[in-house]
Amino acid sequence: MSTAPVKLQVEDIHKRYGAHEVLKGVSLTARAGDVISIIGSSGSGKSTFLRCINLLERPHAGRIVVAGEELRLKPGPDGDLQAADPAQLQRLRTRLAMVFQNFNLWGHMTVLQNIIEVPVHVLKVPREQAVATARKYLDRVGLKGVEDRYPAHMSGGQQQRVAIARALAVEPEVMLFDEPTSALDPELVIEVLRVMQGLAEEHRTMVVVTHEMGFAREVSNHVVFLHQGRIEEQGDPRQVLTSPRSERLQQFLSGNLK
Ligand SMILES: Nc1ncnc2c1ncn2[C@@H]1O[C@H](COP(=O)(O)OP(=O)(O)OP(=O)(O)O)[C@@H](O)[C@H]1O
Repeated sequence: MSTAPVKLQVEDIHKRYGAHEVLKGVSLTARAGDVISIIGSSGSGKSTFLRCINLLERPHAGRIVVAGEELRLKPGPDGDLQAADPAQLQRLRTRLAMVFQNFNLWGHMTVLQNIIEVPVHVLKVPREQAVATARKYLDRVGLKGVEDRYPAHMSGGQQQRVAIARALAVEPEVMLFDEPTSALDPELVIEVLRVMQGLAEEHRTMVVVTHEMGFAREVSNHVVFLHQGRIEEQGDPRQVLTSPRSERLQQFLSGNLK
């Protein structure tokens, strides 16, 4: 058992859309340096769970603690939880930088502006310093000299690497990845996975919703299999992915549960 500090603790998340309970009590603990892959068939609740962690979706029950600081929640008018203190939520979201399936870069901003926007305007980092950090992380993701380009003029793989640099630039406690390669043409997937593997080797703490079983097996140190809104099985990737205990995971891995 690792004794590294806990970076993220998510407890007993419940989420429903109308009468449909999509998450039925999902918990997860990420310690420093953990790379946790969340796998499961389409509709099992993976993305919803990830988005509940930073309140992009509002759960109706649960607890979220980021690097020892609990996100203060209160029931909203519709019964779902909302931030009791919007400023705290904004701050904690920067500790949980998210990389989205569709990159979510701001199209009207250059690459550099995309990366320095939050550091300068939210975190109040001096501009010069934010620019230097942006350049460092662009270099880190293998993109030098693209600062003045606009996202629309870049490939999907390059855009996703800019999105990763943008996430790194806030120096987050945990990086959340929501199917980061699903929108990419097959030949561009590998360049993004390589960057993510490098981040794992630097012992960054990452929670990754993914359909890439190779990544889950080779790069992560913990795999969570979600099925119909519950954790059906979890553990060491070598054990979970090569000798799954549950029948549903066996079916999923053999391609019968898409
Ligand atoms: N905004 C929404 N309104 C209503 N239902 C939703 C909404 N978002 C998601 N759902 C439903 O919640 C369930 C879980 O969806 P989610 O996107 O979390 O699954 P997933 O495991 O990430 O699937 P995939 O691998 O296809 O992305 C699905 O049944 C989906 O239809």
